Amino acid sequence: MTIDVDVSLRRDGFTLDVAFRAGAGLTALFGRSGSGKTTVIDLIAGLTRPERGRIAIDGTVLLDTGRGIRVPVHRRRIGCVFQEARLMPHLSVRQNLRFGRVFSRGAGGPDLDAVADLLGIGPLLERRPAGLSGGERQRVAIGRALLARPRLLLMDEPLSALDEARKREILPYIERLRDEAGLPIVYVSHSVAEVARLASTVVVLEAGRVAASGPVDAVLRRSDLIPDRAEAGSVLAMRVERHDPEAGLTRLTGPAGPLDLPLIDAPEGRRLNLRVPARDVLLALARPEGLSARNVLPGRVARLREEGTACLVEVTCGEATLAARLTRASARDLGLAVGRPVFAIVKSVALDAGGAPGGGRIEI
Ligand SMILES: Nc1ncnc2c1ncn2[C@@H]1O[C@H](COP(=O)(O)OP(=O)(O)OP(=O)(O)O)[C@@H](O)[C@H]1O
Repeated sequence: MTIDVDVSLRRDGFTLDVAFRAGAGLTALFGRSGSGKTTVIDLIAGLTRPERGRIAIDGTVLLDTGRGIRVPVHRRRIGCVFQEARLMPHLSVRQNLRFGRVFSRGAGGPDLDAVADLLGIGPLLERRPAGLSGGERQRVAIGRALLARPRLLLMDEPLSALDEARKREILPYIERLRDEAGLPIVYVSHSVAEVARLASTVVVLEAGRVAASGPVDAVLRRSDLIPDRAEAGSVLAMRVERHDPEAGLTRLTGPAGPLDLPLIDAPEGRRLNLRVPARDVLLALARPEGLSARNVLPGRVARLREEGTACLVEVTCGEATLAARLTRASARDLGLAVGRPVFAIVKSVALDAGGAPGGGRIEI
């Protein structure tokens, strides 16, 4: 499954010129406020007309201004989920879900019970939206979109109106959607945490242009692309190997090597994306001894980039790349150069609102 987007649009004081290709899984559109994320979503959905452009899903052309093709919104088979659930207040959850069906033509696709099961909303079916929590309402909105049998799901900051607890509640359902429903998702967010947890591919928008796009781990470690540099770091696809309650540790394995965390609440075998902030990775030339930090990964310097007084060092550890942010002076004192063997000491990781009690940053 591929979605090709190549569009241009001009407004007073804003020009959008964006081209990218999204594959299976979840593609995050990431960028500052006003960079054009929602405009891209509206263009794909067909809610906004570009001056010029071509949009195709798996070769099916939805828009091609050169050939005068513009498939109307209701024929695009694209599901949309917005910040607010936009449910119909006078209808029950079941009726709201059925409403999604109205737009799906012909038979096939998931049925209401399967969707309710996927999203954990079976017990809510006879309730009215006013009696639901924000997270429950959003799950119903996702269900309604799914029942329209979309070939693509667009989600525009679906969690931003929810508090942390509700976000934590809904994130696993979005993961299930991504992994089990096999539906490609284009997801707008300006939260590094959300993107790290959910995305396979990231497209970074800056002032109406694509500043970068690529696999989530390659994009999020580029601190020049992340508005809050402190959040830049590596994303490692890890697996829960085993829990050791006596030692109070959970061992994760992944492409950079094993990492031990204080016990987390996630079943063995579970895959999760672990974010390692670049500022919480130290480098040493020899394997450190007598150190309280437990997680030391051997690697080799792959790249050095100076950013003001800081130096961003990319280290190849096993199959992964780990980013470390040092001062330029430290990088110089260590004599760091491409190819030099080093040991990366990981001081903290972020599990991003899931798996860990309270989520977020964990000292390791
Ligand atoms: N209907 C409109 N008419 C004119 N200008 C608009 C309209 N909608 C958005 N814009 C402008 O287009 C630009 C891109 O807006 P857009 O909403 O796509 O950004 P965004 O990245 O989604 O921002 P945010 O993260 O704040 O939602 C902004 O400069 C905005 O002011």
